Amino acid sequence: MQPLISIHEAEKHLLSKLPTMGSEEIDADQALGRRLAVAITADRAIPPYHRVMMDGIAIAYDSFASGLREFAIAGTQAAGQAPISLKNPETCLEVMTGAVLPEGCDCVIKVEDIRVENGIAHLSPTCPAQAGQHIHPMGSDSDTGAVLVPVGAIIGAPEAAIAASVGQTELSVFKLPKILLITTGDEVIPPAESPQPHQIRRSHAPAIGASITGHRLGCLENIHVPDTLDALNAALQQGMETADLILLTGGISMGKFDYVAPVMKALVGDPLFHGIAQRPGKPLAFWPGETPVIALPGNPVSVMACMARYILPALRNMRGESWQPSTYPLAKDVRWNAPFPGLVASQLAGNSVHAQPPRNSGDYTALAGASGICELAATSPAGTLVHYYPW
Ligand SMILES: Nc1nc2c(c(=O)[nH]1)N[C@H]1C(S)=C(S)[C@@H](COP(=O)(O)OP(=O)(O)OC[C@H]3O[C@@H](n4cnc5c(N)ncnc54)[C@H](O)[C@@H]3O)O[C@H]1N2
Ligand code: MOO
Repeated sequence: MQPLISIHEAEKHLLSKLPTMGSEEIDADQALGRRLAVAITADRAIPPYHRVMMDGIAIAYDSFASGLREFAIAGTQAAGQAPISLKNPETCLEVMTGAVLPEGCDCVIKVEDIRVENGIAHLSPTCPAQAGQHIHPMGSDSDTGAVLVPVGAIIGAPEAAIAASVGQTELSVFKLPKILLITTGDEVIPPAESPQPHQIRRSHAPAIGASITGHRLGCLENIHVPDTLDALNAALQQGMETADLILLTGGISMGKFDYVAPVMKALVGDPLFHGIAQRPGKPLAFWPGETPVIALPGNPVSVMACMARYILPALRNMRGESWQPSTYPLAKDVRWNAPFPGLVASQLAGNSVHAQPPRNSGDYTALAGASGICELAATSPAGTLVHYYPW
């Protein structure tokens, strides 16, 4: 390891050295969670016609104003039909929600406010009416060409609806980095296998996958390598040819079989940093370059803390987003006796942060229910404002 740097310095290095991704066109129905690279604009006025907002009748308001309360029904305007017109302003037309307002009409009366007898609509004595009533005027929401969803928006349900409404079946979004996750370790076996007493099941790939894929921040491939120089070297070389970013877990501390730092040194040289004054996650290392490589300490709590504090913000930065953590008060006192600042597993609930510190960085079962981490400098009383990083 190298002399420890601060959390802030490590973050600055990562954010400044990772590349920004370009953009690509994808099917709009694949764009959920992706960051928009070209704005979605209105292809015509919205609404594109005076839209009837209630089922009822459409009248000429002047007739109502001059005292008329009985209107012969001269026709029906259904949604999806080209507009018909009101020839005689002392009659009315039946209209349906979503229909074009018939020409010659400027007021809609709800069906609840009329009684129809023998083809005549009788308005109730208390029937409200005014010019423009229950009409959604053409162009009142947006002009043609107006930006409806700006560059940088994350596509969710409303944005998907807006894109469809203007005929954008394809959207331009920032590319997802291809991430190769290299997990390491002889003791960790696939989850579906039965471990020997000296083995455990691998859990990093599902955790990291859930975090990255859940936020639509990257396209993740995982390979697992045993603790040998050759296997690690081959995996890294392969990743350097195909990936935009390599993440590793484990093998980055001081053990005899911790090969990540020596193999990387032989391949590309010294890391920009190796060691952060923090707990957990102290041995995190970073090699910038054409294919940046980030080595996460193998302890499961360290992996998740480093994902929340560094990797997810860095991936957001790679899609051009200037993401900042939100600040919340601590729900309860948190004791923190470590010599370094803490990245403490926490649950965000009721607008405050409920810290749930694990017993040590191998205590992954203590993470259940946690939604991210908060950053603490020292023991802190309830109410202290802390930065919260979701995973
Ligand atoms: N002499 C020192 N020893 C250690 C130091 C130190 O400064 N001096 N740092 C400690 C800290 S802090 C950490 S964190 C760990 C990090 O070690 P590594 O990155 O080398 O990780 P490993 O030793 O490979 O694994 C640690 C732990 O995590 C388990 N593990 C690994 N991969 C997986 C996986 N895919 N799924 C589930 N669990 C996994 C592994 O079995 C180990 O128990 O080093 C300390 N040592
Ligand atoms: O820094 Mo390590 O991640 O404490 O266990």
